[in-house]
Amino acid sequence: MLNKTKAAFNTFLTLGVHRGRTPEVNRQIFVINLFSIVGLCIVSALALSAYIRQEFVLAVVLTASSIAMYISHRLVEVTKPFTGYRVAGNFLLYCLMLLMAFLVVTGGRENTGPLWIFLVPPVALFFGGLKKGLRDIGLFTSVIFILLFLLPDTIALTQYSYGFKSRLLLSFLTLTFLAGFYEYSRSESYKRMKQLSDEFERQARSDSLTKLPNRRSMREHLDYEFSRSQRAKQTMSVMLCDIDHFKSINDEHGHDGGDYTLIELSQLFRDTLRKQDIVARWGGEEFIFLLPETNQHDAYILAEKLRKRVENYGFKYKGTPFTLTVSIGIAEVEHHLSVDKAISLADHFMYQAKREGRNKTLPIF
Ligand SMILES: Nc1nc2c(ncn2[C@@H]2O[C@H](COP(=O)(O)OP(=O)(O)OP(=O)(O)O)[C@@H](O)[C@H]2O)c(=O)[nH]1
Repeated sequence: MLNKTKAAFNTFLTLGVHRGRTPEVNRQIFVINLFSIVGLCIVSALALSAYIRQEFVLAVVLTASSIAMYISHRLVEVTKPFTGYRVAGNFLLYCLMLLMAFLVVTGGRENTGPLWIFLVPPVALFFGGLKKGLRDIGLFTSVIFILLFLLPDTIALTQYSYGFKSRLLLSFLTLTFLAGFYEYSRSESYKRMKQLSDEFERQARSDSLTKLPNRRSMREHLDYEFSRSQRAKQTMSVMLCDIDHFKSINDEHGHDGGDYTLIELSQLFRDTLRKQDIVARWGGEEFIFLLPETNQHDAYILAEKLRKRVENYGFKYKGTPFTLTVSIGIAEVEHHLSVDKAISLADHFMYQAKREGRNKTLPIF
């Protein structure tokens, strides 16, 4: 029984929360649901007590509000999948504001109704963010000001002293300022954290020297493209490319000269490839190419184009020109051949190209 209640409560709170959404949006949806259920319980209890005291107008308004809170919870799910939470948040906020205005006009129970208006600033800022939240609070403050100070006595359903009204508004504005400042600091820290986490994520996936995707990132691309090509029954190819005699570049131009060569070569590869092709740094002076929708014949044409461009490229480090060549191995990822097997095959051909004199692409198609 307890477990069932817990599960139902959990389902209520997580309605509309999806993995595909950002944590910020999921948190907002969670709070909308939490606010709906807490509001629903409190307002229903107040409605019941108003019925018992035979204050029927208040009881009906509170019942309507609790129904509105339940509707807002359902809106998270039934309106557009990715914007429904905004509709639900707005609906909930405007219903809350209407209820607060009603409590201010009527005084609620023993003229304590206006005390509830302090709920508005945190809810408005949380649901709408800083800008929209402040706009909504501004609108609400104007309405409350009119109701408290400008409504003719003949229409007002209750009376408050001038001191109470002015202090109520002043404390409401103070709370708005503090809640606004809190929301501002919270969203700034969230933005900063998001920037840092995106930066860490980018760094974890790219090679710090060449800025090409690293081995880990390439593995993900390979797995994704392999399953995509399997589904679409398309071919894809992989190529491994190793710089010839790279050790001698390091020996002649120093380690920095070697690094310059790797950076320059990476740019040359990037400039030569089509948009959907991916090149990554696979190891020291070894690069891997992923060529979606490309058979081994087309891969060979591309490999030769790359090889010739490298051979004819004018490398120059600290004023000293030098030339460079690469050896390339190709393998088509056939349906019965796993990506790992294709990479081993490409590796095998690349070393064969080295043995056969370097500056070569194998196999020849
Ligand atoms: N500057 C620099 N050198 C690197 C980097 N990673 C690997 N190397 C160097 O690459 C060289 C690779 O040497 P070898 O494995 O003997 O291969 P090679 O000289 O290219 O000869 P072949 O592959 O047989 O043509 C070594 O000197 C490594 O120190 C790097 O990030 N920067």
